[in-house]
Amino acid sequence: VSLEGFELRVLQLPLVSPFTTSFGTEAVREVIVARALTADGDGWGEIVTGEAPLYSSEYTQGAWDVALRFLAPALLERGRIAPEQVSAVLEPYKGHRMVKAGLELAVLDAALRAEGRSLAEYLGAVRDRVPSGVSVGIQRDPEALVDAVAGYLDDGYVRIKIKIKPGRDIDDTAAVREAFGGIPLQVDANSAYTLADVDTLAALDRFDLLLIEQPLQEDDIVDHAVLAKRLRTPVCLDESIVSAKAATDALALGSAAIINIKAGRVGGYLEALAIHDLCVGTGVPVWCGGMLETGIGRAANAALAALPGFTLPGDISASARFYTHDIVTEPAVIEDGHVRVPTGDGIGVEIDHDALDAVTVAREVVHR
Ligand SMILES: O=C(O)CCC(=O)N[C@@H](C(=O)O)c1ccccc1
Repeated sequence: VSLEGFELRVLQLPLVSPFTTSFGTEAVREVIVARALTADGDGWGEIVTGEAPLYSSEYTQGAWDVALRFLAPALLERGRIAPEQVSAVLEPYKGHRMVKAGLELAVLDAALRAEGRSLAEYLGAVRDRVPSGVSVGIQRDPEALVDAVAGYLDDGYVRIKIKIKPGRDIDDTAAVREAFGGIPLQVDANSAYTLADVDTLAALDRFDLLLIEQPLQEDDIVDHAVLAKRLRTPVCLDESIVSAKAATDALALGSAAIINIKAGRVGGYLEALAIHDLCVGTGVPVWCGGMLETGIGRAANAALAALPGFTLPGDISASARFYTHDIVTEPAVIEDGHVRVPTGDGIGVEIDHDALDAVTVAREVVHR
């Protein structure tokens, strides 16, 4: 595509209910939407940072700064660029993978819309709908957690993921198992434990979980390999897997038996595809993680989750799980436990410009 500019917007979307993880509680999702302005038409991407650097080192204000001052100008300087060249152009700038992912998706969306191709077809999707798992935040107490899980099971979610942290792990998991029997269940610690907690983590083995996600430090691979040998439950990594190289290292060391792939965390959907291909080659199951995306990222995640190696349900919930209003004209819905893979050109969803304006708290346009 021939790049003419980028429009960046900071959005603030109120959550339908506060979302508590081991690193804090969010009531409003602050996210950046990127629009690629090209001679061939617009493309849309999403920069999935949070307001504070609590999930990883990236955060919205930093993303805004690095996008406007370095990354967008680097791409605009190129002018004519293929989506597959974006990561190489941005490589000299270290880190900021969520920003790179959002800009790359905007360029990719513009190119695919211009070609009349869907992202699903471009990535190699083999399904037209994907099973929908849901991520449940830490609740007031185990009884409240059981109530929340009951609601999501009624909605039709085929897999439950509960957030855990020290002191809110065994009793919560036991309560869910006691209330709902053998439903597909996994836990996500978001790096809240250390190797000193191995006995607590091993006590989760009795619950027959699908996996335990990112129990240890967000940038660790070695300790997870030590821990994996002490647990029966498969260890899944999220935060630690920031690239295809990190995935290769983790698999080489035995740090992960399963990988949660998030395009934002690894720098884009093309890097996500590379990790998928690497895992398929070595027989490692992957699933698509979520970052409370708006309809833009949610549509792209559905396309990614439709690839053959995504054999476990992802965190691809209906838009209504988090938001009362989405910024696309057709928010993702759960139908018979699944979310449809968009078939339209590019990411296959259209922007609801009034809804977008209503939640926009900052806007900048950079031109060539
Ligand atoms: O379904 C979703 O989009 C949310 C899935 C989810 O739990 N995301 C978690 C995570 O650690 O994976 C999260 C990331 C960043 C911020 C908050 C929560």
